[in-house]
Amino acid sequence: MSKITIIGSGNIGFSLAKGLVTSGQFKPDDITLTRRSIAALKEEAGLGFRVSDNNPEASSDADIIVLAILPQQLKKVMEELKPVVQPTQVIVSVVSGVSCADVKAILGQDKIVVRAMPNTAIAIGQSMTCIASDDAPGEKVAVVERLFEAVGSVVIIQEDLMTSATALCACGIAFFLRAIRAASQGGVEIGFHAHDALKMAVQTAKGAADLLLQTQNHPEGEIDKVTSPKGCTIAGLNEMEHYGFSSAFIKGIKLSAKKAGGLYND
Ligand SMILES: NC(=O)C1=CN([C@@H]2O[C@H](COP(=O)(O)OP(=O)(O)OC[C@H]3O[C@@H](n4cnc5c(N)ncnc54)[C@H](OP(=O)(O)O)[C@@H]3O)[C@@H](O)[C@H]2O)C=CC1
Ligand SMILES: O=C(O)[C@@H]1CCC=N1
Repeated sequence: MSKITIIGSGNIGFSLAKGLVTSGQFKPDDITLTRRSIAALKEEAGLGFRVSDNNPEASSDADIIVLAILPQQLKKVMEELKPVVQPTQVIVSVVSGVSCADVKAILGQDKIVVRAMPNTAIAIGQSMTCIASDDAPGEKVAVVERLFEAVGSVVIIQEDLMTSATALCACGIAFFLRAIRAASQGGVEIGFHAHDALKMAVQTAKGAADLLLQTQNHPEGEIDKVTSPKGCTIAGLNEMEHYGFSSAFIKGIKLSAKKAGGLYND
């Protein structure tokens, strides 16, 4: 069993840790989580994870080091790690807008760096994770691929598409969550209590996603099956489009991708 150290046990770092344990791939004891203060790691320690406020010490014997701090916090952390990181260790960066070359520029050209862009559904093994490396595909990328396959789906992409993957998949989960929230609010307006409306919206969204996953059909093909002629679905859909539904989604994704690319030097 490998040892993994997650530098920055915040929203995505801790979600990854939880997902890896739930998958059975790691025991809490195999995972070290760091933050700047040990007191902030009380919940994690209570679950059996190793915790540390000392990044170099926590990383020295890890097989895999995951960088999960904010882009603006990364340079300082990499300077701390530089003296201890070895070419045998795999460095996985989930940090948005920071290239493998940026990481190697500080940690050293001989280091193995793989970028991964998961989303928070990783905590329940349902992430969509994109992976990229500037090295030729090899055993180390395969190690990272297997790591993330245990906690969701994986697509290997070219590194220059990583900021696009950030917007579509990592930010994307928030966009779909907001869409579900909006549907539930609509449900309340037409007569349901909030709790029931949310449950109905969530299961309807899950059904839509599963339909596409299981049939591999195009969304418009499935939409055509719902829109009875002169019916209420097409009336609602067209009203949403008149108010810019698809356009708003596309514009949001484009702006997120633009922003994701510039976070390192923000
Ligand atoms: N949230 C998401 O869904 C996703 C985020 N990402 C990327 O992951 C990274 C983290 O994002 P997110 O989890 O949202 O951010 P958070 O702020 O939730 O997590 C960052 C964590 O890093 C810790 N931290 C900060 N400085 C240090 C340090 N010097 N040493 C150790 N730990 C430190 C913080 O804790 P403390 O302040 O207590 O030290 C905090 O817990 C970002 O680069 C983001 O782009 C990628 C995909 C999805
Ligand atoms: O909002 C952010 O910047 C991070 C990156 C992707 C998801 N959360």
